[in-house]
Amino acid sequence: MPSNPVYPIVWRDDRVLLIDQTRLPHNYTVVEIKCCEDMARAIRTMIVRGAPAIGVAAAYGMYLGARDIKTADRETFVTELEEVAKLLRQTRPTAVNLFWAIARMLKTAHETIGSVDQLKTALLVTAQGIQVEDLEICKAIGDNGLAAMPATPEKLCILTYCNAGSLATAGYGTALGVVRSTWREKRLARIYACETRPRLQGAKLTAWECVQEGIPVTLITDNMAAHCMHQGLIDAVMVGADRIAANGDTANKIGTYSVALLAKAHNIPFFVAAPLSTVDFDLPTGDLIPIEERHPSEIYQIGETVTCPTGVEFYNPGFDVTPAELISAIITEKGAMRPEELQQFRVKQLA
Ligand SMILES: CSC[C@H]1O[C@H](OP(=O)(O)O)[C@H](O)[C@@H]1O
Repeated sequence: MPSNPVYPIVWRDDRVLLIDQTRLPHNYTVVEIKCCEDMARAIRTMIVRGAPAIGVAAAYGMYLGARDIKTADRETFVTELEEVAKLLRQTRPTAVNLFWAIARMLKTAHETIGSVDQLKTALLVTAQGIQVEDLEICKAIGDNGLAAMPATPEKLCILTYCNAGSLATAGYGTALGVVRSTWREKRLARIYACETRPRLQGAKLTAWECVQEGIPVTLITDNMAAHCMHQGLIDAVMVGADRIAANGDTANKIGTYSVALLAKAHNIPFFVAAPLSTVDFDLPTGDLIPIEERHPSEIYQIGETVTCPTGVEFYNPGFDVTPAELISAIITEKGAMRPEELQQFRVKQLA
């Protein structure tokens, strides 16, 4: 079983160890990743998932691919590294962290002076740096989110959606990072975790993380969220993000938009927790965010059971976009801010 806290990605003895998230919560298994092809497969099949975690995994995937490039010629090396980048870019389209991490690794390759071996060393250092940075950013997001929580006399009940926890990051989590900081400061009563159909990351991953750490968690089906809000059970909603457009429109797991509309209707604060690296300043609005289409079997297959007759068609978008006007605040490592305040942090994106 895992150490506490949980780290989904570990660099050890010259290979990457990943918690296989497709087997949680009942089987805790670790897979070894020794080449970029295996890392690409791990991202595509969601052995590792969650925007920041995908970025860290892709960074290590770039290093593993670089390590296998045989040439000593620098120009040939960089050309072949671009092929590694292309393989990793094709894994999943929505989380901007994937593209940002790949771009950052390529920047290291272009800017490092020295032999091919020295480039390879610099690439490993960059990947490890991205991982360490993300963990520190998540802890800052957690504490900034705590500060942004409603100042109720009672302990808070927070509704979460999907999994934006340690498993989705280098550790600690973004939305669940806020939950952890609130729990640490004894400001949290419990979370209400939406199971998050169809992949059930809330039921399988968020609930698992909370049980591991003794954080009280009530699991609900997604269609119970409105009722819980109407019953006065929810003080705040906290979700993660896969890509935030320059105006604050936010792509997150399918169903997040619905929860945001419900929160608005019940006058409950709706927070997005994400690192600034998740903001894509090159996209002015959220309707331009690429939305991943996933296999229909996620809809019709539950365990061994097929839930519908043959002859139906399916639509399985993995994400939806919550308009900025439904978001109370975006909680970043630089603090909690209104969506329109993101512009002050506009940097030339690497992705
Ligand atoms: C900390 S961002 C987590 C974010 O990523 C998840 O998507 P997936 O599990 O498909 O990678 C989900 O949208 C989470 O909110």
